[in-house]
Amino acid sequence: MTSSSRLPLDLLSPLACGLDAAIIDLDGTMVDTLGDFVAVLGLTLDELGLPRVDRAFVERTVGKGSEHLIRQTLAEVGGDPACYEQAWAAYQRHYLGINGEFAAVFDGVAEGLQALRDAGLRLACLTNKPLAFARPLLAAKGLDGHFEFVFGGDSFARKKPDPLPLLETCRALGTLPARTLMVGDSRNDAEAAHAAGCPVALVTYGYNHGEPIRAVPASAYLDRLDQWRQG
Ligand SMILES: O=C(O)COP(=O)(O)O
Ligand SMILES: [Mg+2]
Repeated sequence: MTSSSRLPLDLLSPLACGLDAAIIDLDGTMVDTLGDFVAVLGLTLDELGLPRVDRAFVERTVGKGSEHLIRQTLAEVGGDPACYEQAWAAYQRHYLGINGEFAAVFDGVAEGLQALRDAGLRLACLTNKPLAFARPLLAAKGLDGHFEFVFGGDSFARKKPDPLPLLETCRALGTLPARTLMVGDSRNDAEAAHAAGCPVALVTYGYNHGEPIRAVPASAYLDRLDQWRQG
């Protein structure tokens, strides 16, 4: 990175030298989407005549893609696994209906993304969320302009924590994994990054399957995404 002097990256300074790009997770890292997930699952379960799940269940279950969330939700409420296709169709319809309505950008995200770009890093968004949900959400929250690429959980053959989506995102960016920082909120992001050979920074405010995030090995932990601006 040629312009790191413009960015007071105290926290990330060991990483900042030699970074060309950053890959940023969406749910729990940029946008607090828990309210959307709770609302959509509620509407889906109502339609199936099943009891609703609570917010704590959703918080510890999100992050591994919609298919996993729906299967775990059916199991949680004693729904027939054979209802999966019907649940998935209802979930998609409801998600596209409310996408972003019960979601908010975390404090410091827009500033943090701008700081990374000002430092000369190229940005891609990589989420396990289906691309058809991710793109409109980023646009609705005014974050889409920061990213050269946006990839979803259905963009590649496998999702995080598999390293494949990170390796493919590096390929799209034309950057080496060792010079591409993964910024995420969960063990999924960290495991994918470690396996791909990307350095990883984890935000401390997201969803990590009910586990403390600092127990997950990472190069840095950020209480806000613009923490590198504050030093
Ligand atoms: O599981 C999801 O749908 C979202 O996951 P993300 O944290 O990768 O954005
Ligand atoms: Mg996440």
